[in-house]
Amino acid sequence: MSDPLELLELSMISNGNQTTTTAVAVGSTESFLRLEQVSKVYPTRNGPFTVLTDITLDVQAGEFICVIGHSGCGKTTLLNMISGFVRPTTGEVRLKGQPIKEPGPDRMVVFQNYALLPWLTAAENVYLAVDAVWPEKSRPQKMAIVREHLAMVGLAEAANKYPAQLSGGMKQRVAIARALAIRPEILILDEPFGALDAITKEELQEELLNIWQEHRCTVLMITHDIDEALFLADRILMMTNGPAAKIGEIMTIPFPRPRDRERILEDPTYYQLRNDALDFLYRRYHLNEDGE
Ligand SMILES: Nc1ncnc2c1ncn2[C@@H]1O[C@H](COP(=O)(O)OP(=O)(O)OP(=O)(O)O)[C@@H](O)[C@H]1O
Repeated sequence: MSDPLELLELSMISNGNQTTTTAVAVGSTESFLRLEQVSKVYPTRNGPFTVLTDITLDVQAGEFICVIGHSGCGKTTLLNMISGFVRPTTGEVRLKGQPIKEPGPDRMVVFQNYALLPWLTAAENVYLAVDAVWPEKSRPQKMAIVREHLAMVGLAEAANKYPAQLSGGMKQRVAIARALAIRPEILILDEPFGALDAITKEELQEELLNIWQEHRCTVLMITHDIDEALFLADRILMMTNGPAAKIGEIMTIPFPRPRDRERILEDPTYYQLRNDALDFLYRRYHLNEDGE
């Protein structure tokens, strides 16, 4: 068998004053991210509880994937196995051919509740992450990265504000800036806009798409909002109900990029896809009032 290192090629991606070195599999058929026959079983007082079963998925570098499914079906568990917070019970999750065994700075997570440190300003929250990943950089270099990423999410003016002085949308922008500042290869978003009002949510969706378009990291995002998934995603994973949930269907979203919300809303395909997703969730995998 050939040495896996022989299959790796180093590619230098230069972006302003930052250069990232990425190992790319050459001549390998393995996709960027692969989940192979993954299951997750939690031990509980009532015996083993199978959350997910038989999950096989290939994700290409730079793809934008949304995950939808009823509450409790295992969406967070699925993404936690990619972030490395949770290990699969069986099967394997591989990033560029290497098994994911723990969290790492190549995979950043943004949560619904922002998870900012309240005693630090917006800039300090971002700085903390930058400092953890690049301790060898000088303070001015790290501050430049912080400023660049706060500006990217439109928060240059709010750098010295504390989380309590920021709106929900602004806090989520800081959390996104913090995640992107360390240049992850995969951005994992767990219902990031779920707590925001409709207008802020649409603004942030558009900002996220612009940033993704520019940086082309791979995005995996959980959402309960079908319209959000249709606007953002290349593919939508539709999960069946738990226990033992699976990927029921994968919907490919054909709208060209950059996406224009108004044009999408005029496209009859949008309503067809929307109806298909609603049919999947509310007819084929309907949850009754007991959540079963
Ligand atoms: N550590 C654990 N031990 C036992 N059961 C767990 C554990 N973590 C999650 N679960 C269970 O696994 C199931 C899936 O949880 P998960 O949070 O992944 O679902 P979800 O689809 O993200 O839900 P929601 O949409 O409500 O956030 C739930 O029934 C949950 O109670």
